[in-house]
Amino acid sequence: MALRELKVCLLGDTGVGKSSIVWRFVEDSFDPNINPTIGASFMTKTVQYQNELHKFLIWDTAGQERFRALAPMYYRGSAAAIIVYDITKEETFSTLKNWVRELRQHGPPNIVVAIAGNKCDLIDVREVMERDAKDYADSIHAIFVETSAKNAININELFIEISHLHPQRGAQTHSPESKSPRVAGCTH
Ligand SMILES: Nc1nc2c(ncn2[C@@H]2O[C@H](COP(=O)(O)OP(=O)(O)OP(=O)(O)O)[C@@H](O)[C@H]2O)c(=O)[nH]1
Repeated sequence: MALRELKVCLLGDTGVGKSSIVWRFVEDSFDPNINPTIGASFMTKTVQYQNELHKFLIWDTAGQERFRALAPMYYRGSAAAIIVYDITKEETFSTLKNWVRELRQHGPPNIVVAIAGNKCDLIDVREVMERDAKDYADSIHAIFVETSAKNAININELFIEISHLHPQRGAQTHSPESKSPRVAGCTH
């Protein structure tokens, strides 16, 4: 069976849930008292999709400002970047846009960008409208999904979408309309 390796990095403000998304994907667990990441952490997970094994090499970067300068070490050479914001904190969506700009300027040219609006279980205190985030993601040809690491919503789907759009196959065909499968909305 063919094995494909896919290097993925996570970027985004501190506290948006990057490590929690990785933990949910790799370990299928959630820790409400998880510590902020120092520097970066690395995890892998291998998943079988149809007749291929997909090995995700995941770099989870620290969102705290003091670690910002380290990020290029992780996004350079990545096939995909998951940029995470917190749907309950508008300012984390502004930070996400800064990451998109930085990736466009300094990241690998064919990097697949996925935007994850995390904490969609906290819909009552939402500050970022799903429609606005989706429109923005479409405008930059990024994957978009709202996730909840806490309630395991759209986490596996996020990584599946990325693996369908990895650069060797996805660079020419990547548009919001051309990808499959569709992920469901955030139901919690
Ligand atoms: N309600 C809710 N809380 C979440 C979710 N994901 C993460 N959290 C909480 O948000 C806080 C921050 O989560 P982290 O995963 O450490 O965030 P991070 O983006 O990795 O933070 P840094 O390591 O500082 O960059 C923790 O208290 C988590 O338990 C979610 O989907 N829903």
